[in-house]
Amino acid sequence: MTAQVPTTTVRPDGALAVVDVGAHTFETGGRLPQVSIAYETWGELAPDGSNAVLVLHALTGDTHVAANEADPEAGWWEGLVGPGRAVDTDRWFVVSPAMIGGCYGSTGPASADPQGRPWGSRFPYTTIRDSVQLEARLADQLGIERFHAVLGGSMGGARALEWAASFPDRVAGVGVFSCGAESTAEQIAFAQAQVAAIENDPHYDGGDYYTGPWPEAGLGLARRIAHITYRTETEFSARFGREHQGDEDPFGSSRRPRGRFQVESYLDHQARKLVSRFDPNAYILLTEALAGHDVGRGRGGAAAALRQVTATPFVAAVDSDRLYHPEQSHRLAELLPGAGGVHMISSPIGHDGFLTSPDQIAEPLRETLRL
Ligand SMILES: CC(=O)SCCNC(=O)CCNC(=O)[C@H](O)C(C)(C)COP(=O)(O)OP(=O)(O)OC[C@H]1O[C@@H](n2cnc3c(N)ncnc32)[C@H](O)[C@@H]1OP(=O)(O)O
Ligand SMILES: N[C@@H](CCO)C(=O)O
Repeated sequence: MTAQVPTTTVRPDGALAVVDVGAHTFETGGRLPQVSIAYETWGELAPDGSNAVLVLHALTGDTHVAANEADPEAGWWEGLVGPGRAVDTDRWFVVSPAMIGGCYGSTGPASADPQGRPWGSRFPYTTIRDSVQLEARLADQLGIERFHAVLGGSMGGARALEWAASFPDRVAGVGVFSCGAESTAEQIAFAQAQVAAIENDPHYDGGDYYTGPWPEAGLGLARRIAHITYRTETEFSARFGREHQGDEDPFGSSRRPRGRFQVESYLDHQARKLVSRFDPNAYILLTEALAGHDVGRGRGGAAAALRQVTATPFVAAVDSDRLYHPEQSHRLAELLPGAGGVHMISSPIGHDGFLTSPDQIAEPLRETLRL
């Protein structure tokens, strides 16, 4: 990736709609003169606007929750969203926006400033609350006064929870998967290590690398760190054990590079995959936004903030999640009025289970959507 100034690294099929939501002053004080929010939709909005469901993506996710006419490729929550699914697109009008600061169509650090230069290092520190404020403006433009439900997992769960706390009158139901009331010290620590991996890449250039080589090694390292936290020791042992990759032999030579274990090859692959689809600056911005997640900040703490939530809650977690521990979801459910417990996904793979096995909790979610 060299000498190229993309406004976005968005899917190339043109399936996205993009709206101008105006200028934005960020929570921490930065300002952009104009922000665009990209989104996809499924189903039809009822004339009274009462059937809208907002679905919010995780850290490296995009707007493509499910297949649609414009883009028939399967989406990241295909098991939950679609015709006849728990979030039935024959009934609900589903809206899925790309988060501000990312690289899937909404304004992000690779977007051009009014002079045509990428924002790069000048893109403001972004919070989950910034994301929610801008999504509310998108809702205004779509004629949606109140969402029947706002749902999301991981960073999407943080955004959903912020929606319920920031706009109680605009959210009837809230679904928070694999995310607690605030990011924990350990989650912040893992995030910092990932950010440091990118910032220490010699090509990072303070974030203004768009006309030269990109800090791909740093982004790849960040993804390796993250991906380990998204999975489990149990899965890695069962899937890879100490097997060698193909005919590579870790002990075959005293010289580097040495042959790899299978799990090393797997991580190299995960790193390459993300590098091919993500902007390192966007990775930093979204990672720091999630690390900063705290629904109780400025609201007297999590308990006080969550007491004010009026939306019907649906809290879900993965039993083997070692990053967003199920205990955090239990605590969230205790604090959210009416939650009545956690819907548990049973999976050996850890955090990513909310993406790979959401169908396990489809029925209770369908029920909750009946409110
Ligand atoms: C292109 C886009 O727009 S993606 C946008 C949407 N993305 C998101 O929402 C992000 C969330 N999604 C994810 O994080 C992931 O897709 C998940 C968690 C849902 C699933 O993870 P995956 O990486 O697809 O699954 P898994 O861990 O089984 O890995 C499979 C991959 O590892 C590769 N692999 C397996 N073993 C090895 C090995 N020993 N060496 C090298 N590669 C290996 C497989 O070939 C496969 O490659 P492929 O993805 O290129 O086909
Ligand atoms: N694998 C997911 C996990 C983050 O919650 C992602 O890349 O977005």
